[in-house]
Amino acid sequence: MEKLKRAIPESLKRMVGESTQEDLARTCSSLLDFLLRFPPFHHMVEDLADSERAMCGKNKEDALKWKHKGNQCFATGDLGHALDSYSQALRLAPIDADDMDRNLAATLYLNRAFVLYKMNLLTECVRDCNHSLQISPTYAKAWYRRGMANASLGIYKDAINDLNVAKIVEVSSGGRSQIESELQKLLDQRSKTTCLPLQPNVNNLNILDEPHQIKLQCVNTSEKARGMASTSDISPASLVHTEEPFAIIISKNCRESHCHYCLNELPRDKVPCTSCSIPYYCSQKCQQRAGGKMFNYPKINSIHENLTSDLAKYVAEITLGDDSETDSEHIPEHKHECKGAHWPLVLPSEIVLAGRLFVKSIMQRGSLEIANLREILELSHHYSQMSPESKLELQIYSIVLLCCLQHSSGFEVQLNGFSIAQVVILISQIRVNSMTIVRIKSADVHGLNSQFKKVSSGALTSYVEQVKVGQAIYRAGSLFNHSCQPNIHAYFLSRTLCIRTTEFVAAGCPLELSYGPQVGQWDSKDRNEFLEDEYSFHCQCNGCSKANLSDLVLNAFRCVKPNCSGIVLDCCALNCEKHKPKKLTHISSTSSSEPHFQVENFNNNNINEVTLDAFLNSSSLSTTIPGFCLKCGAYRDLESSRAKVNKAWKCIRRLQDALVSDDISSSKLSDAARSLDLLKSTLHAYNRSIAEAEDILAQAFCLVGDLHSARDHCKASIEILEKLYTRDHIVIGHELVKLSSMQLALRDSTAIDTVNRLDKIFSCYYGSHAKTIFPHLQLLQKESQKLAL
Ligand SMILES: C[S@@+](CC[C@H](N)C(=O)[O-])C[C@H]1O[C@@H](n2cnc3c(N)ncnc32)[C@H](O)[C@@H]1O
Repeated sequence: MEKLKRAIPESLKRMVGESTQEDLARTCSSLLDFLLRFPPFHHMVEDLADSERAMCGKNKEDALKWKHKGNQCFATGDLGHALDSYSQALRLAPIDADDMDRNLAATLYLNRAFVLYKMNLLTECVRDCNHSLQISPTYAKAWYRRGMANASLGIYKDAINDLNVAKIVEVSSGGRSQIESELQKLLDQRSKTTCLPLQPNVNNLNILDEPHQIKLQCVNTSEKARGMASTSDISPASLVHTEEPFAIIISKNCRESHCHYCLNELPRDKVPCTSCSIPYYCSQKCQQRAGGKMFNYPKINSIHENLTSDLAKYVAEITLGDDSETDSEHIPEHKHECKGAHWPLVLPSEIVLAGRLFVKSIMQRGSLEIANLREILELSHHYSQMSPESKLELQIYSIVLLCCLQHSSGFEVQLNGFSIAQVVILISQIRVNSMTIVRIKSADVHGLNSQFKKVSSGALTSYVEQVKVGQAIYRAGSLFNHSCQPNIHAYFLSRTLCIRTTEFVAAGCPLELSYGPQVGQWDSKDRNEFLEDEYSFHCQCNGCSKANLSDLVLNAFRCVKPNCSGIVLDCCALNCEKHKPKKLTHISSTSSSEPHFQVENFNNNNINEVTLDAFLNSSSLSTTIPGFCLKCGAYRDLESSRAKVNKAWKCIRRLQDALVSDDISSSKLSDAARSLDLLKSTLHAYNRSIAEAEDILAQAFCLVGDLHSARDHCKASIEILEKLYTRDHIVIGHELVKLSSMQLALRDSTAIDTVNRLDKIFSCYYGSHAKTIFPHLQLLQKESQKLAL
């Protein structure tokens, strides 16, 4: 990419850098002309897209090497590596070529099934046997293994059926007599035991169990263009919107750990794509939804002749796979990518996502003619405002993507100025409209060690972390505007977007979510820099246009007078407030139909605690000088105060580093505790950095086993965050997870209230999905109930 960029003549670069949406087709056409005459460009495209050089196709030799490695690991009892090696072999094994290839894939599935059986992962073992049998329905060993796994699961009826089929398809008499004896044992066992049902597959659960009849409408606003608003009053925690993605892509860092279709964590019996070596799926259903039905099931007539009609039906159910979910409307999003070329692996995720959007838009229209994609998708973009470098990069990537699609998509893709301009607009739309799909990762009893380690008392603490697993375009979801003080919350169940209100929303009010930064987390300057960099807009939300307590105190110093609760702002913080278009004096005229009414009320009452109203009056603000208390006017020397804060933070960072390297000493702890006191004597009591320092100390005390001190620091941190956010904000919920686990470990009965409180917060943000999204909640509830007894 850098080489291509460097080779482009300055005049062309300038032309591309200055391009707007209107002249995009012309500039793209000029860039294409240049690149087509530049040999390294052709080399790059061939390398990425040529099926002759494909590096992500199936490769039998490599599959055999991994199989051999799997066998060796299995022989030495290293089941974990045996499992991984067989999975890698399956990823590379051709499946649909000739019988020998089929045999290899069927054997690999069976080998992996045996490892799973040894690991007591019986349901996974049965599923791998199913895969093996779908490829090779007369594979006696696979029927036998399936029977043994079903027997261990207590599903005797299936186990007996499996062994009966195994007996019929087994060719050796020795094998048959072994099956006979197992069958006899099973028949005896069945008479003594009742059957257990199979565990339901998580993907089959009806995840949207809540009705939501709330009607939303798309409204036009002067400052934010289109947006979503409610047509009636909506109570807190209401599910207001659910939607499947128009296009989706997994994050690069999750390719080995999460299903490339539903983005849930991969099970141990992950399923590879049948045509290329890139994706893994959690189930055959996800594989088929992503790649289409790419595998021709073998005919099984030969064994049917020897089976009773009931057994023949049983065999057909298992060996014909499950195609029921792939409806005709569904367009498999991975299909055009799996010709073995490695561009889907190498190009940035958003470019591959643009390829998916492009192919789907064309296929939905059923025409090869490239229409105006901006109009088809109806998504906003900010191409014209992008930097010249971004525009150049976008145009080059669009040309590369179209060249790759020409090789892979299976239909003729036009390559000209107009088609490239369409892709440029698509990528620009993705930048503004795509949502990051996250999963909550919470520590359970087994996962705790990585973050806080087991403390000497044997107690464990918990934490919550968000993992970015993918990026997607939701067409209606894209109409929700951003607010730094949002009133709705978005989360994901598999690929489904769910949006829920987090507070009461009056009829007609805009419903706005946070694209990232929120009031309480960053100051308005940092929030706006983020939004401009990532989404190319200057935020017009209430948090950024009106005074609020959080923005005032977040980075503030304390007043030098011991009894004054006023704030002292530096030049930067003061400028942020000066640039807010509506000052405190205007807030009193806020009508109740304005969004976030309650949040403002809450904050405004508290603003009086730290400043005089007069200071936020526009004329007083313009004359306010940094360093003076906004309540009593006392002066603080900001230069020496900053030096003190920096010194204190050096010490606290040393403790933070020691947390990572597990090298906490009592001197580092006491130095950090003294530094925290210094911060408290210099910074305002609600300054966010005190909360951060308290949290670091809480983690450190936890690690050394002093849970009493850990709990006190954790509480102190939460008290500050409650001032910066609201008391029932999800951020407070995450902190309460930590606090409650410390209280539980101390057998402190206040844990019951803490767990109740965090349950209330999670229920508001996730409704009935709270326990699915955050299973750790149940564990905390169980522990707190024990304490109540
Ligand atoms: C995902 S779209 C939302 C829908 C968009 N308003 C539309 O008309 O299509 C994001 C774009 O909406 C606008 N927008 C969203 N929230 C905004 C805010 N708080 N302030 C200003 N513009 C905003 C910006 O132009 C942003 O790039």
